[in-house]
Amino acid sequence: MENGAPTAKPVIVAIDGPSGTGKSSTSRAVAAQLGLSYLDTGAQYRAITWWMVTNGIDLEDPTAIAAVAGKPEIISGTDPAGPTITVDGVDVAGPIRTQEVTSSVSAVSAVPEVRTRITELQRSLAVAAERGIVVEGRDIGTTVLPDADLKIFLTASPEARAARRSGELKGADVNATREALIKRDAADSSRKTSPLAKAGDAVEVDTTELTLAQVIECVVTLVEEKRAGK
Ligand SMILES: Nc1ncnc2c1ncn2[C@@H]1O[C@H](COP(=O)(O)OP(=O)(O)OP(=O)(O)O)[C@@H](O)[C@H]1O
Ligand SMILES: Nc1ccn([C@@H]2O[C@H](COP(=O)(O)O)[C@@H](O)[C@H]2O)c(=O)n1
Repeated sequence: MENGAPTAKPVIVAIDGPSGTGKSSTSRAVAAQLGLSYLDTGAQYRAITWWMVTNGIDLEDPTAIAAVAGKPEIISGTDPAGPTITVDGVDVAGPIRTQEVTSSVSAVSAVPEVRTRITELQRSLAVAAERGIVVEGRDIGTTVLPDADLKIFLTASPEARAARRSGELKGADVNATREALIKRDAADSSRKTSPLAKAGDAVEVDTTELTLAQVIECVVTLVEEKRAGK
């Protein structure tokens, strides 16, 4: 208690799901609306992948990746109004979205030493979030924050996800985008350490037929209900 007023307990929200289901857009908007911090964990895996690519590490050699997993300093800014990501002081928000990083990230994120390193960063950011945080990724509800107050698992058909992504990547072929999404999901779901999976106690939301605004509203309501103890 401060000045006699009860201090709200920080709320931890974990949002997981396959690529293109709307995790980032939803999480960022929910965090902004509720005054919480926001963490895009995919950006962290992309950042370490960018560093591996930039430093010429052989991405087909998990031992080589593991040996240098502790080297880059990755810093994530968690303000939903302007999330940031740097590697060794370099702003990599743009470079981590290139096709080269997207097609390499699953190989890097499958290496246990990489996951241990990034998971530690994620947990420390979650603990530091005074009002609470929305953390989105693939293994947040199952591994990173298994005691989260609320766990959401977003899904959508491959067709809807490919159409959304193709809309973003102007002129991209929808079928090729769909195949690339399916391939990345398969790699992320089948790795040994912390695969993409729905936590047993997660609420599944199929976003195929929902607008982004409807998904945001649904998640905000779930968080508010949780806070109210419903
Ligand atoms: N319900 C929705 N309806 C229509 N478009 C949506 C919906 N949700 C998200 N989008 C759009 O789909 C695209 C992908 O969304 P977003 O980046 O949030 O997905 P993601 O799950 O975080 O993907 P990834 O895991 O690949 O980073 C964005 O352009 C976003 O605006
Ligand atoms: N918790 C997580 C989050 C992401 N990954 C890996 O990063 C890739 C990129 O994620 P995006 O959300 O930015 O598309 C993803 O394909 C995973 O390989 C992860 O392993 N765990």
